[in-house]
Amino acid sequence: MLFSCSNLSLDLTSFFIVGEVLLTNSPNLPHSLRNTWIKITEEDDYISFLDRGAERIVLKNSDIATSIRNQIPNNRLAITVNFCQNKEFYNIIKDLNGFTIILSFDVFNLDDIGFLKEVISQNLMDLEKTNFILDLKDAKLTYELIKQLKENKLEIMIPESQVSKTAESSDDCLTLGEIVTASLKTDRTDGLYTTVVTDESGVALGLVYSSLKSLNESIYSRQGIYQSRNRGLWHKGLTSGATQDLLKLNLDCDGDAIKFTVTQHGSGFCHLNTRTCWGQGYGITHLSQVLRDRMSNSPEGSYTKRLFNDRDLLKSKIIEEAHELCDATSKEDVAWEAADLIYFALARCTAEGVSLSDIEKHLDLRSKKITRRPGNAKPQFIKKAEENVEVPTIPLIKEEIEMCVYDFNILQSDEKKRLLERPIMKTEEVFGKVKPILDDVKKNGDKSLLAFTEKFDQVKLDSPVVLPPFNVPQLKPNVKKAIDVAFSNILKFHSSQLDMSAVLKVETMPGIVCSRFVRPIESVGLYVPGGSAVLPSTALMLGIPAMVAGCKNIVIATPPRKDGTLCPEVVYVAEKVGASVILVAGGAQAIGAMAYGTETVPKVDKICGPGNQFVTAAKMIVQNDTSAMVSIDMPAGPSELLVIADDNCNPAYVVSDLLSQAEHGPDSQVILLGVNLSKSRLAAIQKELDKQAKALERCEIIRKSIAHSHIILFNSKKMAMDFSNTYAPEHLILHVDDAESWVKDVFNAGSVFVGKWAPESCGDYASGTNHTLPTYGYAKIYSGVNTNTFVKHITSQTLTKEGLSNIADTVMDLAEIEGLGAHRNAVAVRVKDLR
Ligand SMILES: NC(=O)c1ccc[n+]([C@@H]2O[C@H](COP(=O)([O-])OP(=O)(O)OC[C@H]3O[C@@H](n4cnc5c(N)ncnc54)[C@H](O)[C@@H]3O)[C@@H](O)[C@H]2O)c1
Ligand SMILES: N[C@H](CO)Cc1c[nH]c[nH+]1
Ligand SMILES: [Zn+2]
Repeated sequence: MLFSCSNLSLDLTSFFIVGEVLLTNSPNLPHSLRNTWIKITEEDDYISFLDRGAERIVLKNSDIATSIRNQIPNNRLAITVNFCQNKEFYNIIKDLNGFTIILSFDVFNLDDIGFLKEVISQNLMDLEKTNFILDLKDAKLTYELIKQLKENKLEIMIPESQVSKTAESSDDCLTLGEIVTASLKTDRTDGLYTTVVTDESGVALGLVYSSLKSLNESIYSRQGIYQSRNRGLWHKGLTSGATQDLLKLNLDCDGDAIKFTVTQHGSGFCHLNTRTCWGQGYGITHLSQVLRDRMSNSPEGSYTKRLFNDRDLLKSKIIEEAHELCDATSKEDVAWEAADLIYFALARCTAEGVSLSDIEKHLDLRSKKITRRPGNAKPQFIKKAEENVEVPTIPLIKEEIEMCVYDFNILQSDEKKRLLERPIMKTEEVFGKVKPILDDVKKNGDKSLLAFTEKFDQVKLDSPVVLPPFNVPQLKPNVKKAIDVAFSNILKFHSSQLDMSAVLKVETMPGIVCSRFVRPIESVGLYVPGGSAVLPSTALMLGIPAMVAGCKNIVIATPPRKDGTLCPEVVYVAEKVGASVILVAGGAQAIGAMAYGTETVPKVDKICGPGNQFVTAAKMIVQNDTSAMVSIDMPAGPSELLVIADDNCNPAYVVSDLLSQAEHGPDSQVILLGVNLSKSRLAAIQKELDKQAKALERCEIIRKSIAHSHIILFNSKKMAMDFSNTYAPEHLILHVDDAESWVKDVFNAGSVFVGKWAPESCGDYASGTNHTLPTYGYAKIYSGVNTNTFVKHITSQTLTKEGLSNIADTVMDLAEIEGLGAHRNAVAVRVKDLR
């Protein structure tokens, strides 16, 4: 056999050529090789060599070399030749270009180096890929010999008999530390060796120093032990518990720095309790460390812990993320989905005690495999392209729809923070797509508008606008009646929000009357979404307050249906609210047309209404473009709902509300805060969720939005309200006993639904409140659309002689403080006529 237990091999060349030595305990190795040093680059070759039961091949003549080459075409076999002083012999080796050649010596001394060097330089150095290893067998090894070999770039295998089993050297044996330092140099005056410490993935943890003593201590104990410049021998983490297991030791290219690869335990490498001396670390290694910590420290109820305990959930998430990764199209999406998949895959590994370095070992070994699998997918994962059928084994269809549950009381602060996050809007990417659309519409007007409609809505139109009188199609009586009832309620509520005739008047000082009056915004653009669902209700929610406010020009924009026509209910509402134009376009192009105006679309002063990410981004961009001079209502993005329920709640009602908003789109988010919810009530909710969701037509959209929705358990009303106020939901349902009394504690929400008889759908359609509401947490700073959205408040003042006289000194003094003489003068010129 090439290797045996009696051969403890420390590959010196690897220190300066390959630069890698593996201290291995891999279960893949034959038992006899465990816990030994071997050369990592040959590991796979040797293992497969041994696994196939090959014996050492001794070359005698060139015929054999030829026959070996014929039999083993892939050049991956290590061949051992006995050292021979006959130069002719090395011509045989020339025929074996590409093989790993181990030169075996019964005796070896310093003089042999000269001969070898000559042979190699004259005959063998042109053998580009041939690998030489000197097997010294029983030849006497000295520190000096190793140094010489190293200087001549010769690679050796060192007999175990000559390597000390402890950190102490003797006449017969060298320590591994000595063997390492024989290959090292240092230009430091204190003789120490610069040592970089990295984790399994090569992320640098810190910089330290080593000495012969510390190297011996470290190698033999397989711990991170260094030479501190002021404290002497330093066993890292001995007092703090942040110890290190030594995995690998490498020398750099010119042999003047060591790299220690370690598994870091405890809080980290740095004395400041961070993982690295450059901060907390990043990327996959950091994630792996966090998962390991969660595995040991996480309280029950944390999501990661739940993943560790619930194999089925973890499996579903891995499959789900794998599908999403395959379906992702943009660069950003692919990276995002890959990150998700890596997170869940690493959670699976961590649950099984598999570390990143275990994974990397397999990757490394794979890159050296002699025989490879053909790489075809298993039959059940093969999509039959010619039949154009979906992958048959998507288990998600059958899988239960359920929400993740968290116990808020035992969550860690980063996990609490995560629960406040929305499914992200990929702002930069979306803005990058939307800006050119807006610029194009601004420049090319109708032509551009029609082209984008053809591109994004697959509809070719002759004109982008429809003007009154509108050709209102016949509606079914019940539909017409429903719209009329909703119209009447919304009108009632919005009319009472503003008294256009009332003027606010206040006498602030005798003779000084300040007042405020209201004027409508002249031209408004109302966006009515029409992508995944046409929303005539949104036409009501925007059109009625605009009409009540008295806006002169109302432009209603909505995407065309597939056949190019308008949704008849939207046309009906447009007529009822007195719209002046219907713009048959959606997305960013519709927003651009209303912001800048085109040949047929009048420019508006304010754009209102919800929409998808393109619409929302476009609104935000035009608002900031001074050349557009347009304002917007608010960022109203994907729908959200937060329900607070207690243990007396009705699971069917709660679930129906959650699903009503989850069905809007994959990026909708619904949250249930359970206050003192019993286990049985929680189970009933989950069961109901699965049942109701699967019965709905938009089940697949729901499945996606439920994946980033959650249930959070609280044991106090106050904590639940605090969470809700911090999240600032678009809609809040109080499904609790005595719900009315909770309202006074609501500080941030778009619209509140009080009590179990107030489903959110009523507000969406007909009760009277507006459904265009702030999302993404903007409810902290914005109101939903209301009549005031469509007006401006203008202030005025009237001063009598007496009034001016009363305030004159105050104004002149303040103007003086600001150094604005003309301001002061405007009063002073009058004052002299008054006094
Ligand atoms: N917050 C609120 O008050 C509120 C109210 C109602 C609806 N909503 C939300 O409004 C949204 C409506 O979205 P929607 O998609 O159904 O309709 P939408 O009308 O907002 O968007 C459809 C338009 O997007 C454009 N578009 C589609 N793909 C595009 C692409 N790749 N690049 C550029 N443009 C593209 C097309 O022009 C299409 O006409 C939903 O998320 C819903 O939850 C919110
Ligand atoms: N819930 C939506 C606002 O987030 C509005 C809507 C329209 N139609 C149905 N729902
Ligand atoms: Zn809705």
